[in-house]
Amino acid sequence: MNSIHVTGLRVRHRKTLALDSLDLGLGTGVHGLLGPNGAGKTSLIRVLATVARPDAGRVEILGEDTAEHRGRTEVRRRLGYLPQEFGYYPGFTVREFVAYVAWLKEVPAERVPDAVERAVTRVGLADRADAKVRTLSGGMVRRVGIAQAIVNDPAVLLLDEPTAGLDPEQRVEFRALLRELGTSATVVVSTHLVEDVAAACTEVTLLDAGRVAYRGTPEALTVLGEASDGPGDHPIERGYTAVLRAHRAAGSGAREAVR
Ligand SMILES: Nc1ncnc2c1ncn2[C@@H]1O[C@H](COP(=O)(O)OP(=O)(O)OP(=O)(O)O)[C@@H](O)[C@H]1O
Repeated sequence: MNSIHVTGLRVRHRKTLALDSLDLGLGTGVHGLLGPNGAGKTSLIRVLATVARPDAGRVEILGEDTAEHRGRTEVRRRLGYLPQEFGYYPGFTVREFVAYVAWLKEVPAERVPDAVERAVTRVGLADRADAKVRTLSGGMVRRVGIAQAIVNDPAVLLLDEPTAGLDPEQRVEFRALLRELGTSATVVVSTHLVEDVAAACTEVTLLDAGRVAYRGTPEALTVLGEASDGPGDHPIERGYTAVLRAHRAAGSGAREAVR
């Protein structure tokens, strides 16, 4: 059964239709969410994280209807979320901040120290656990963001551009962590880096102008790229541009202006 089940999802920001009648089912694994700037990736992740309400459609997560208060409360406890712009308390230490999020997620008090230790270690910050977040580099703060997202061992993990700001070595380690998390959880990762998708994702969903332009495995996208002479330095990049162009040529990429 899919942990995430979206039907007829519509999200509007003033005159822009950010998501247009979107249907999507996602199960265990790592799902890469790709698409150009403004495609609707953040809008989708925010709705899945229950921080934004859709204008229409149904969003079911872990069998709960997120339109209902009770459903949202239940889902939030079992969800991990790293927003694109993640707010933190600069005066907290890494350990304090991650523990605070564990408390928000209602992790039982006796389990919090171990859960925090494990999350911080998994993102490679064990030696900085007692440093104040304000003293960390941008990439390290991003890793604190990933630690807070996984501290409750979420069944659904939503990461909005988690690799932005990570150095190459950290990115490689993070992809390994993603693969491990995806063996038991439904992980959705938005990224602009097709290398992330090729290395860590079991499935790709490519959004364009609020619609699904492509769904398939990274391998299938690579095969499409190998057959394409479009722009891109790697086959999967060529696959990405080939799919986008085909979607736009089919006329389904035009975003409707709402009057
Ligand atoms: N708060 C807002 N007010 C008005 N328009 C918005 C707002 N948030 C998003 N939009 C518009 O909705 C559309 C989808 O934006 P969204 O941020 O979901 O895309 P994205 O795929 O995450 O883009 P990016 O790759 O740049 O992060 C865009 O046209 C954007 O300009």
